[in-house]
Amino acid sequence: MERMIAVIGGSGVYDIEGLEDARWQAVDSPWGKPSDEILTGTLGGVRMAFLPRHGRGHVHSPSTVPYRANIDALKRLGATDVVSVSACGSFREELAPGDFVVVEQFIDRTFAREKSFFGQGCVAHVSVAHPTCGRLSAACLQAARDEGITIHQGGTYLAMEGPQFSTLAESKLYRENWGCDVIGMTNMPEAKLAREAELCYASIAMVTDYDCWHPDHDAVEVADIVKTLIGNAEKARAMVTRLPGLLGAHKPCDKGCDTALEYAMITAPEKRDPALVAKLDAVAGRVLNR
Ligand SMILES: CSC[C@H]1O[C@H](OP(=O)(O)O)[C@H](O)[C@@H]1O
Ligand SMILES: Nc1ncnc2[nH]cnc12
Repeated sequence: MERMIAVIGGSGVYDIEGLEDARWQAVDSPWGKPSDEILTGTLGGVRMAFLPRHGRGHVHSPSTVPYRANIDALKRLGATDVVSVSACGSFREELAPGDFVVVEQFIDRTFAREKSFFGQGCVAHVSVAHPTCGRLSAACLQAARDEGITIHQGGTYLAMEGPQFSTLAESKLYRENWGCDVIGMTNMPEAKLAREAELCYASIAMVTDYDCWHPDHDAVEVADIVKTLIGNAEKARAMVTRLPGLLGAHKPCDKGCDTALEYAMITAPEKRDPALVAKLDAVAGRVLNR
């Protein structure tokens, strides 16, 4: 298998630069239309794909991003590694606007999204105890450091439904009682779906604001976020271009991301719904067709 690094760009990151043979291509998915066409090309001899999560022009809200179609389309294209770069609010004084955080854990508070490829007629339960890939995350950390970006290792990302920002009571709850470090609206169910699709997933959260808990900062405003986003997006692009050199040729994941479905299927083969099994060709073909 050949490595393909896919980047999902969040708010403010609608393209990446420097790809050879770059072209935007439409990818069909049985799970619906992805957020946009996918930019493909190569970088340092490694295949790359880029998908703007909200679409070019920021068309999809966090609740309407077609998460399943996006992950399926990337897997269908041949992606092996998925790196999310996302805007986030910070719950810690030391995670300042402009800083990056390598997310390690999530608390999923989203409720209005399709969260699994599996269901009636083909049930599977994967582990998301460790929802991010340690090896891919380490490469992102190194890539950012090599670019001189201030990046913090490890953090818990609270995924909220949005689109409104949090109330002060929620912000304090997440920060003081739940021990969260950053907050955003999109990494769930994306990370869970990537695990179901046996893709390595890393999330780089780019701090844009202090949410509303901080006594010395005003409540969040999109206009302020956008100002910070522009600088963050430049840094994210630079970080991404270092990944091919750091990751090199494809190897089986030593953390087991690429075998997540090995023991996950529970529906008896004769009871499986053929229509759902057909839709799962890219995501779960490895285990369903053997
Ligand atoms: C524009 S601020 C709120 C918006 O930005 C983040 O998006 P993404 O995670 O795709 O960078 C946040 O999750 C909200 O969707
Ligand atoms: N404070 C915040 N809350 C949720 N999502 C965000 N994205 C950027 N800043 C955010």
